[in-house]
Amino acid sequence: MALTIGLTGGIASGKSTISHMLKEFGIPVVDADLIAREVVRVGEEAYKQIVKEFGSEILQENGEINRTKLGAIVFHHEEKRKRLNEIVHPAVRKKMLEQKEAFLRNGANTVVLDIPLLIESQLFHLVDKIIVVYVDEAIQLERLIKRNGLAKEDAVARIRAQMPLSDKKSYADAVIDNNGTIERTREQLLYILKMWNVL
Ligand SMILES: CC(C)(COP(=O)(O)OP(=O)(O)OC[C@H]1O[C@@H](n2cnc3c(N)ncnc32)[C@H](O)[C@@H]1O)[C@@H](O)C(=O)NCCC(=O)NCCS
Ligand SMILES: Nc1ncnc2c1ncn2[C@@H]1O[C@H](COP(=O)(O)OP(=O)(O)OP(=O)(O)O)[C@@H](O)[C@H]1O
Repeated sequence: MALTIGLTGGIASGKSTISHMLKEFGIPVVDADLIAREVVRVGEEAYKQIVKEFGSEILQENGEINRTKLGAIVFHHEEKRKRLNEIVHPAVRKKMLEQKEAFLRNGANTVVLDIPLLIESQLFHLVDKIIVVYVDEAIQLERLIKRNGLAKEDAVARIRAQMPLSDKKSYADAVIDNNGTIERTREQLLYILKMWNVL
């Protein structure tokens, strides 16, 4: 029986870092953030709905969505964020499942779905096991500010748009503590994969 692992956590908690390690181990990863970018390309159905909902002010000159502008709106207004989610998430889910099926058809025994909002969106039925990547909020904030060059208040707004990581832990089959070094994180990942007979 194939195993589907949900990889989740908070913004800048280290999911991409762990996805990268999983790929190095030869385990396929379906990336919800990447798909969420694909389904809002110019001309796609979700793109049209976003322009209708948020207006052409959120577009760049070349017609693409200005993600900084849209982010500034939705991470400060819950209702608008919900509306964006309603537009984008169904298309993301459909494509994620298509990619997962393609990996299984090609012989994969394990597929990882990297979904930041797995728990908020209650997508438990899509996965067999859940890994939560945990960091303390101070470190999360520091890494987010550094990586995205955000002002502190914008970084805090992004973190607040998600369920606190301390709450997410209780939904996990395994937790990776990513407060320490990358090497320490890799060791924890290996331990979990061996425990689940993936490696
Ligand atoms: C608001 C947008 C335009 C901001 O784009 P930007 O390039 O700045 O960020 P990016 O897409 O790389 O997301 C970075 C992280 O933000 C967090 N995040 C993104 N969208 C959301 C959301 N709707 N609610 C809470 N957190 C979110 C996730 O942790 C994600 O990993 C973009 O995130 C978006 O379209 N979001 C809606 C789709 C979505 O929910 N994506 C997340 C996974 S499906
Ligand atoms: N153990 C670590 N030590 C130091 N820096 C780290 C560690 N893990 C991740 N980082 C850095 O923290 C930032 C966030 O990590 P990463 O991009 O993996 O998080 P993410 O959960 O995928 O974020 P997002 O949800 O925003 O896509 C990156 O700049 C990454 O290089």
